Amino acid sequence: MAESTSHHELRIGRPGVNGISVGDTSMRIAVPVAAFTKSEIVQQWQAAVDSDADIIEWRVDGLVDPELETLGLTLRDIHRIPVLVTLRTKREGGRFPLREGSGEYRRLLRQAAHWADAVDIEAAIPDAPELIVEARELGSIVVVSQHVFDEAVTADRLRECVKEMAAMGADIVKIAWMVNNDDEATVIEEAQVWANDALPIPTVIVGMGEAGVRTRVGQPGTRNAFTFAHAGTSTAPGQPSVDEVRQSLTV
Ligand SMILES: O=C1C[C@@](O)(C(=O)O)C[C@@H](O)[C@@H]1O
Repeated sequence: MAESTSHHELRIGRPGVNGISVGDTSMRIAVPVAAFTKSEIVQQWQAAVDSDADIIEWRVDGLVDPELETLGLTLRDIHRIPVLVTLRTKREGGRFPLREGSGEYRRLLRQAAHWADAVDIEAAIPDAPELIVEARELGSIVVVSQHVFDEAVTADRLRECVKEMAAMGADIVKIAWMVNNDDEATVIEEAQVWANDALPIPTVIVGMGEAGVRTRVGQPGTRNAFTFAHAGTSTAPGQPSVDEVRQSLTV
């Protein structure tokens, strides 16, 4: 497999405060916090910090919103790790019940983009293009995401999806595709190598499920801009622990 050489460095967070770069040759680790009560959120955040996370992914689906901003700002100020806010919808494996036309997804994401270092916007949301522009104008990095659970992966289809998501104005493209065997995992890895060379932005292309674990660790040449790894609370099938990813990076 060809090694990827290109760099698409992008900064997340504020320099000297909580800023880091992604898309260079290192693979960053995003650790999800996906809890429902304030005390659990604080605990999971601390576990992510203790694991030496590069990015905290705060999964806010399933939470009531009024307190979000204050809590997120406080935890970011204390721990100084950049925060990616994700409102994962039910149809993409999360808990947010998207009601078409309600404007609720857009409202919550816009609110998050005021303070978060990065926000995740699902490519399949009808007003995703407008929301991407708004979130960037508010100063947030935009991760355009997609999860595919029930379609067999092919190289052509995967590349097409990644290109479409990049064309929506993403700062980073992230796609997670359910894979069932080694051949499908190879399609994912080859797409990551292709994207590292062919696209001008950082990308995260990973397989879900047990067969996808190898697409999430640090094999030379196929590295994602960042990978998702848990510090106790996994948010996707086949998501490795932070320790597993770190070990793979030292090999
Ligand atoms: O989009 C993603 C990727 C992910 O689903 C994974 O496959 O590890 C984990 C989610 O928390 C995150 O929002």
